[in-house]
Amino acid sequence: MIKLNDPTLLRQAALVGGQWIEPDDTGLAVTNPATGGVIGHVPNLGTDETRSAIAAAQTAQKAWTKRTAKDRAQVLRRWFDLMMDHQDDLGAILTAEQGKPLTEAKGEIAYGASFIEWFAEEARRAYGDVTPGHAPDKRIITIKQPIGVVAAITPWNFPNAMITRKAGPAFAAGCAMVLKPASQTPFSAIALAVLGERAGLPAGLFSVITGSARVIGAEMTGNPTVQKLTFTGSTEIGAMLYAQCAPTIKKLGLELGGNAPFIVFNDADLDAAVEGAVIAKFRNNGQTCVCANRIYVQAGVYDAFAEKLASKVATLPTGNGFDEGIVFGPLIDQPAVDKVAEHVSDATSKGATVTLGGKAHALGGTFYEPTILTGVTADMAVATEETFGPVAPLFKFDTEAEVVAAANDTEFGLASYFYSRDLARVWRVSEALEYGMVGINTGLISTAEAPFGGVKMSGLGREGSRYGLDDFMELKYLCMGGIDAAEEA
Ligand SMILES: NC(=O)C1=CN([C@@H]2O[C@H](COP(=O)(O)OP(=O)(O)OC[C@H]3O[C@@H](n4cnc5c(N)ncnc54)[C@H](O)[C@@H]3O)[C@@H](O)[C@H]2O)C=CC1
Ligand SMILES: O=C(O)[C@H](O)CS(=O)(=O)O
Repeated sequence: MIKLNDPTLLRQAALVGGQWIEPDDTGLAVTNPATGGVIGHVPNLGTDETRSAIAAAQTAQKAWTKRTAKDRAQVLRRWFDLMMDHQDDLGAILTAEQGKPLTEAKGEIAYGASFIEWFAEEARRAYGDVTPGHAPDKRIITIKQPIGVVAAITPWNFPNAMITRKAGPAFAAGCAMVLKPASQTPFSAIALAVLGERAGLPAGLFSVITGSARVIGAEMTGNPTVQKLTFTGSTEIGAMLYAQCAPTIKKLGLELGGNAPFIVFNDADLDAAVEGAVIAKFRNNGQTCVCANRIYVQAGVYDAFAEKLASKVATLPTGNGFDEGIVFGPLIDQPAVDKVAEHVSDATSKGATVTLGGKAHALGGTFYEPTILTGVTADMAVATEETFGPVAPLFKFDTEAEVVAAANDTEFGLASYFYSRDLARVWRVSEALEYGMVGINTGLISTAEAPFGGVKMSGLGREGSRYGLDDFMELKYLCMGGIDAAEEA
């Protein structure tokens, strides 16, 4: 059992149109990936409940959008305050169902809450325009209005932040949201809904539906009342949902897979590059879409970088996320372990060398040793497939042109990173990399203030930043005519 200061935050129920529904004997078990133990159960809901939540969202949204932006901002601010007041409990729930170390989980709660804080502020800045007209009797006005009912589908790797990164701008804009969280991590989403009610989110504005992803997703993508689908997850599922939304011409927000290059030039600060590589590669045990999936090191510093990286990672312990000082928790499930093992096996069979780790951890279960591979080449699976685990493959390169071409040789375009202290090179490489985001001399780029998102097969739209609100709003053009000169009395 998870030790919580406020046990009511671990609610074994889904929220459907303002009504809490508890699981019956068809309920779905939620397990702790570190121990395999059952944390609790959630109801196995489907089409009827999803349809009901969407109808309730439509009703709630009409009233919500009539409230002032300041009023909506104040509710969001209260939600942010409650999240931070309960950071320890929300972190404990997250570690229990996702596995990441408690310190990292609490960090995600603060990161997730920052999107609610940011969009509480942005809510009051959805400015329109008055444009100088094209005719004396005309006036051109542009206003912004909320899209309406939004459906959201989110992944297990950031069970709090991937929800608030959508809910924040949606509610700030005046929208309503029906959410299907990942089946592995529903309790973080439910805890957010519990606090949302306490903050003053009106009944029906925010629903959390648990159950069959395919069935719930089919209703979300097919129901014409849903005006936008926002999805974070794999490119494969994202593309399928995109197609399912086509018949009802929904707006789409897609945060999909990545294959981030991490480039270290000869002129880099090597210690800084090692620190950045540890964060960019191993945050969340490598289970993030912006993780460094390919590490390219210029020949002049390759051996020194490889040695420094291995020395640093070797000091970082693996274990249960609730234990003191743990840096690497378990992977989410056995298929995730199998994919990591397959990538290591494929690389070594083609000539790569394991300089650290390289096998399942002695702890068993879904624990895997943090792994560093050297002598990696472009024909290996790690070069083209997203590993989504603690494997750092080191490629050697000679020239800038060569590494930029290699870095761009992927269908993905989410995050990228490079270390250089040559100003001209920083500009050249930043402009040449075909990605939505570029980390320059840093391995950690994610923040509410910045536009998060990718190009190519990594998705559509941006989340966070001053641009994030527009993804949940529609522009309306008002053409005011007949404003002729007043007739003389
Ligand atoms: N760009 C980004 O911000 C992120 C991308 N990802 C990507 O997602 C993958 C790992 O995360 P997963 O959760 O395993 O991805 P996933 O795509 O399998 O699942 C994501 C969500 O989609 C749901 N889902 C699965 N099949 C569905 C269907 N047929 N209809 C409706 N919903 C369905 C799942 O239940 C979950 O809630 C990796 O490729 C990773 O790169 C993950 C997190 C963030
Ligand atoms: O789900 C993910 O991988 C997140 O988008 C990564 S981040 O926003 O925490 O960097």
